[in-house]
Amino acid sequence: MIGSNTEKLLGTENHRKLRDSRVLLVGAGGIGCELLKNLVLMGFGEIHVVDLDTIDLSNLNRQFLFRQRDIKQSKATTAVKAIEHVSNSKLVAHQANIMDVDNFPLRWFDQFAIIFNALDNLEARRYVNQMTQFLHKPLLESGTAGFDGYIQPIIPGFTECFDCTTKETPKTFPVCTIRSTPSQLIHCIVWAKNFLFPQLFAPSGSTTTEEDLGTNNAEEIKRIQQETNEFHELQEYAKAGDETKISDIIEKIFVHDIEKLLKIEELWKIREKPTPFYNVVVGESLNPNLNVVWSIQEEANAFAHATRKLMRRMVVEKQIEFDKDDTDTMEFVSTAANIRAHVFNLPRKSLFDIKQIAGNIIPAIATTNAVIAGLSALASLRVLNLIKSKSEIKPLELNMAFTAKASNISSNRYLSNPQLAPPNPRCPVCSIIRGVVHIPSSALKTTKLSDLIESMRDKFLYPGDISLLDKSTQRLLADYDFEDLLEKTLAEINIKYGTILSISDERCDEEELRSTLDLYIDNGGDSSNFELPDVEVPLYKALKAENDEEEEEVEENVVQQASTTGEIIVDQEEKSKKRQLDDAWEPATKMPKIDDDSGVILLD
Ligand SMILES: Nc1ncnc2c1ncn2[C@@H]1O[C@H](COP(=O)(O)OP(=O)(O)OP(=O)(O)O)[C@@H](O)[C@H]1O
Ligand SMILES: [Zn+2]
Repeated sequence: MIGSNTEKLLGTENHRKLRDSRVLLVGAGGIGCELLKNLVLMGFGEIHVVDLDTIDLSNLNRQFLFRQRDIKQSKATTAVKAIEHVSNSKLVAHQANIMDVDNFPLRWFDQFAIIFNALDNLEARRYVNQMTQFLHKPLLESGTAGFDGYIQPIIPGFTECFDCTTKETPKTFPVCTIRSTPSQLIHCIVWAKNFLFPQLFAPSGSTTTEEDLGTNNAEEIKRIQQETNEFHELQEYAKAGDETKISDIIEKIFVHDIEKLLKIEELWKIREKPTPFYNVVVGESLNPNLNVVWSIQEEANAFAHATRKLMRRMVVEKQIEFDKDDTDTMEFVSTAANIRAHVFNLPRKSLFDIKQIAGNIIPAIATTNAVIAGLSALASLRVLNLIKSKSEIKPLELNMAFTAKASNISSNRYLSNPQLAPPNPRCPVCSIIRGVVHIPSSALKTTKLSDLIESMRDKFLYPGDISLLDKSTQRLLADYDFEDLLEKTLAEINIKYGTILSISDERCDEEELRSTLDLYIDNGGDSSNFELPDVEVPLYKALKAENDEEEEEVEENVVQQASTTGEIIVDQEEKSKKRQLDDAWEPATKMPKIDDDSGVILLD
């Protein structure tokens, strides 16, 4: 019987708590399928699964809850159906984006004892992290990439949050490197995938503004813009499916455009000059082996072949998106990149290798997902204090885990599991004081922005000089010289449920400033008005530094002082702010209860 072993391991009392707990799993992909199976086997009372996506053929090798017949079906629903018949847990599937506030307002998250992230992108991870910070809800963050993986329990207010450390974002290149002076094959691949392909086959594609170009060379800027304009003609050929123009396309992009580039002498003073791809005669022979580097003639043949097929499709489809698994688009991008690499005297690669790069493919390893999902499930028992005969575990006694390869800290250990660190006092997310504004929908239509600001001033003791930002859209709503919106109602300026407002003290010459406060706008409150949260917004010492060096020194002093006074000094956008940890601490209204002093999580 599922769960009966867990009872022996946890003891009757803890097992009952586990059975009474409702948990949320976000993502039913590689880690999510494994984790759902684990959570069901452990016997959590109720498990909600959220995933926005449908099942793809390529998921089947590692997402064991899915079968061929499930392709195109909802991941969340299918995962639940696949395991329902062996489950003692109540399972609820949601096919939706976790960031959709209409489906999942902040208070919806509050029903869960713990939230498991099994996601694959920074945006959604950051979003859930933020929601758990508002609610002081434990979060079990996890991720894998190839053989690497990690789990990180996050106990808001007590341990580092997801954003306490900076995360690597996808690499970008200056436009001029991509459009004029590639020096690596990757630049040619980006050009083929992000510029050439959309120019020809997705005509609503990008336009380039001067600021994005990454160059001041007027001649080069003019050439790049002219080149973009000339592509409109080629687009027309593509749209009309005019196959007789394929040699003109080759001539334009690999000969004429290169000749124009060569005329900008400035560019070639420190670089090797490209050689236009003259006298190309396209033939029929194609190399079927995708794992070898083709001859340049084979590349040209395959480029013409792929272009022909895409042109035929354009007549029907009108617009084609690049997809690494769409053979025609992949062959086009790979051959275009390799011919450009040949022109710029750069080493070429096989179509298979270029597919890995163009599709950002890091192979997903089922075993890594299983290890990480197992650790995530185990860690949740420690986070929720359900381990038998263990004294209560405080947040900073909990462990994270990551593969040594990911961390580079040890060459002969696969897994490291250090204890969690306290919140980073400079974290842009968890160092901010937060609260929830409850407002009935009728009041959104009648409350003026000035009313809300006035109430915030009264309640949180902000001065006259403040700025108010809509964090969800990065809009400035009000500050000392922007008052245009004050007389508008909240609905008129598009403040709605799920909007996060951020109010800051903007006084210049004060020694002490009021901390920044983030407010989540949520449904509720009495029938006619809004209710501001009962949070205390402390003052912090405004530190002025003459130069960076001095600022560093001042901050160091303050952080040291913090450890003796129990205050945390945070640096937000070059200002230092202080707060009492407990001021920001509001225990969740439902389970789990977290002991205010120790942060220990106690299930009822
Ligand atoms: N905002 C979101 N809301 C709900 N689910 C999300 C959101 N963002 C990502 N997901 C889901 O998280 C899961 C992550 O799983 P995984 O990393 O295995 O990705 P995958 O899309 O299944 O596989 P691959 O990307 O390797 O093809 C996916 O199923 C994805 O649909
Ligand atoms: Zn943080």
